Amino acid sequence: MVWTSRVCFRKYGNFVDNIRLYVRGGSGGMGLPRLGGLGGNGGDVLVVAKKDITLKQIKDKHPNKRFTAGVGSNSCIHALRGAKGEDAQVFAPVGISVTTDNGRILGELNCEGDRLLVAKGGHGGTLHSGFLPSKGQTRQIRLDLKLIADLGLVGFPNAGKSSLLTALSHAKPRIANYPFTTLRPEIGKVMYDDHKQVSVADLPGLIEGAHVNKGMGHKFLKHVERTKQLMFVVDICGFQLASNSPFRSAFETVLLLTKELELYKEELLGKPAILVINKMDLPGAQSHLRELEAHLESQDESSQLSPEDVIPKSLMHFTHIVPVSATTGLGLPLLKSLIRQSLEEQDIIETEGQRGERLLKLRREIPTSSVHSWGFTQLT
Ligand SMILES: Nc1nc2c(ncn2[C@@H]2O[C@H](COP(=O)(O)OP(=O)(O)OP(=O)(O)O)[C@@H](O)[C@H]2O)c(=O)[nH]1
Ligand SMILES: [Mg+2]
Repeated sequence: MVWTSRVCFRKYGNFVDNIRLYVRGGSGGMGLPRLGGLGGNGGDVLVVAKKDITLKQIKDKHPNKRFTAGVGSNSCIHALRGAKGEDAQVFAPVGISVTTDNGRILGELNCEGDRLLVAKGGHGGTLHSGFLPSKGQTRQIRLDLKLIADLGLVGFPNAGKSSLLTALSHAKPRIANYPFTTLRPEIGKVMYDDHKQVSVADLPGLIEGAHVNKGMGHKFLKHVERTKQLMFVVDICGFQLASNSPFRSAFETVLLLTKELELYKEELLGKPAILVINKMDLPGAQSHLRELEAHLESQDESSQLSPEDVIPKSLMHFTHIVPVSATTGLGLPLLKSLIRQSLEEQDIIETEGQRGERLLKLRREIPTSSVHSWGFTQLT
């Protein structure tokens, strides 16, 4: 069943994964020259990582997006040392990077409770400053939610990405029989018997025309830029967003996903990818599978026979093609081991590549003349 509504699209478009804030540290308090009293320092502004917080909540709760810390108290006869101003805390989700407006990285918050000072309070008045206080630091900062996962799930809505993640890991994403159930990227961990973990990012469904901002557009695809590998998930029975939109077969959905990735960033097609063919428990799945396999074997020719609007410029080459059923568990143990194998193979290739590069660099750094003279010395 395909269900879609305006509400659904509105929610989908509302997902916030970066936000710009104005932060200002509090000013210091006045010193008391007569008695040598020290003004209190201004409060600081800190970003604190907290679970279950979203950037959208920050936006809704603080529509003007300004955070100002308290001013330090003036020194007075009763309290010669003025109290420090109150700190302002910005509670933000775990996994954000904080940058200044011009892109300088201030830090990252990767664990719950991590704190980052983003605007320092001014100094209270002291003898050195003629008992005059200074102002707090003022800046614009940007909080950017980043997901770093080994694998990114890419698929049309309703293909069963979240179901697959649930079946493979302990994650509990929302699953429902309508498109756009997943509205924001989420990470699950696939655990192996030897305690090895592989992180998988469940992403919102991608739809045809995402590059012209249909659905949620391409904005969440930045998360797959940071994953090591991709996992395409397709429904063996194909996909149709609404009754008035074209029906796409499983093979066409593979082409369309490739095309949307290509339109977002061509380099993404260079990432190793696994193709997961889901819902193999449905009636007629076996015959659809045979058809899909035949198309995949001759991707070049088959794609040329497909409707023109689904054909990408380049084709995706999958390291493994695995038919599964997230519901019955069919093919999942094999998929789990192939995921690991594929990541390990990539690690080996990358390590060898890095070693090769280092060797090449070393060779370039040793001038040829010194090699000759060394050779000469050896000979004499
Ligand atoms: N028969 C069958 N149904 C499945 C299978 N996997 C998922 N489903 C159903 O397909 C529907 C969509 O599943 P989801 O996991 O929410 O799909 P999704 O790809 O995460 O969807 P979005 O988050 O909207 O992109 C749900 O009703 C699931 O129960 C499967 O292997 N077989
Ligand atoms: Mg989902």
